[in-house]
Amino acid sequence: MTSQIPPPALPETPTALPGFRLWPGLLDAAAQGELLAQVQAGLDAAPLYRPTTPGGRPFSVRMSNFGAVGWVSDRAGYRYQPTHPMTGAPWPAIPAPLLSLWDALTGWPSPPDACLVNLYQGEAKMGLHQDKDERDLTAPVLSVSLGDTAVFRIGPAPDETGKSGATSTVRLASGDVCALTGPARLARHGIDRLLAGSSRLLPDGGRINLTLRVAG
Ligand SMILES: O=C(O)CCC(=O)C(=O)O
Ligand SMILES: [Fe+2]
Repeated sequence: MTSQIPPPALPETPTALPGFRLWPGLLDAAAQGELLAQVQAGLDAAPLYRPTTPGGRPFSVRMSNFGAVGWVSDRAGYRYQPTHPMTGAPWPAIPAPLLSLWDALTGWPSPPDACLVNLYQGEAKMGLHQDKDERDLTAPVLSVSLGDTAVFRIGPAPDETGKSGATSTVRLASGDVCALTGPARLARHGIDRLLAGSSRLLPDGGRINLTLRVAG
């Protein structure tokens, strides 16, 4: 009989919001560098671009996607689509290390089919919102941070009366991973700002966030 060696514990940190899961420093420097190289190769094929809101305002964040479908926004609204809006080409494949992370951390029975890539530089931020353009809003959302630390704001999903609770902030540093699951799947969240110069991972500074979702 072989003895069962338990897998090494993942450094999950408890949070105040049930369903908001956080693994600070999950990716070490080598894993961050390897993932960044794969992300950069994908971005060569699917260049970052600046989308506009349905109201016509440009995002401060630049975006691209990997996977069967990608999240896009323009005058026609928010949606997932199989091609890059500027090049018309299919999105590149989701990097393998991200698929492994999804399996190890979420235990969700199907893989993500969408990976949004957000690049924050300078004053870029993202307003409070809910992720709700996916077909199955019970599938988790898994998010990986690379580069400068971000001030991530999060609060509970609005209740049945539409009232939303207080938000608080968490710093997301390079290599941190977090997830919106269960009761926090529809949590309101956004990025207040970056702590500029807090990481030297990205050659031009700033922060890349990779968000894995089951969209379709
Ligand atoms: O950059 C982040 O950490 C959050 C991004 C986000 O919430 C989104 O793209 O929906
Ligand atoms: Fe989001």
